[in-house]
Amino acid sequence: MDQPVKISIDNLTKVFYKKNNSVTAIQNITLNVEEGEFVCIVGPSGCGKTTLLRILADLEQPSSGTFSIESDTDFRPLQSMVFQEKGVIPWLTVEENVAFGLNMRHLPKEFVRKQTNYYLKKVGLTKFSKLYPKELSGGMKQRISIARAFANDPEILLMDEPFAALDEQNKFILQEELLSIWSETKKTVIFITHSIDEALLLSDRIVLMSAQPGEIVEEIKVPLPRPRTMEQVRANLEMAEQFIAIWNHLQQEVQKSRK
Ligand SMILES: Nc1ncnc2c1ncn2[C@@H]1O[C@H](COP(=O)(O)OP(=O)(O)OP(=O)(O)O)[C@@H](O)[C@H]1O
Repeated sequence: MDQPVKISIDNLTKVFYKKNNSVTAIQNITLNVEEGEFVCIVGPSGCGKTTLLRILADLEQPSSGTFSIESDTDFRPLQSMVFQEKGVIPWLTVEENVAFGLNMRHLPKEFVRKQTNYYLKKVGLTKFSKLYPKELSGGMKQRISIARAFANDPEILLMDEPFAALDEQNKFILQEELLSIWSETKKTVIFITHSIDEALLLSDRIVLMSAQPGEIVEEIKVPLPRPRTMEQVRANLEMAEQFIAIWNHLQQEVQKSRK
């Protein structure tokens, strides 16, 4: 791709201190993500993926190392995050949830309305806009989170297993919706997943992490041209080989972490 670097991560390490011991969640993570690139991070449970994302979201301080997110305007927020669950505010309607970040920035009402309606439509929630989250399915709630994240128009998007709690069918639909919005906006995305299929479908590049302490052990460029569908990912021989290589890596790391 050879786009300018958007996210620059330099030697990040995070150690959590508990009473009598400490856990090194991530160790010496160095990674550059290009403008408009979609990077998936895959690694065994507990290898520090969420910790890395929380540091990039400024929700956690690193023990050492630095990172930077390129921005040439003060207008946009640096990052928006989409979580696996509980990303919606229960006492706000669907449209108020989507507009939340924009309203927090006191943007003009007409702009907020247009931006909110645009992304509600993109995720198919227009006719549910006046409902409250408790009236919606899990897939619809994740659509709200995705619409809100894109409506915020941040410099980068950080997504922590946003589809992990969904059934297969909903997952496929939301993955394709996400790809469609992303290809329009060309946001820089870091996306955590346990699903190899999902990583192969979504990513320009897959970053594989080791078992704890999480280090980057390999980076895989996904060669399948876009637009992609899950059918293409499943039918492509090269993708099948990549799947097995990543699967083997994960198996080895899980074994290591159990020793
Ligand atoms: N606030 C915290 N205090 C203490 N330890 C923590 C804290 N947050 C994370 N850890 C520890 O850091 C390690 C990495 O956790 P993290 O949630 O980042 O991993 P993960 O790769 O996202 O896991 P999973 O794939 O299971 O979601 C774990 O051992 C976890 O117990």
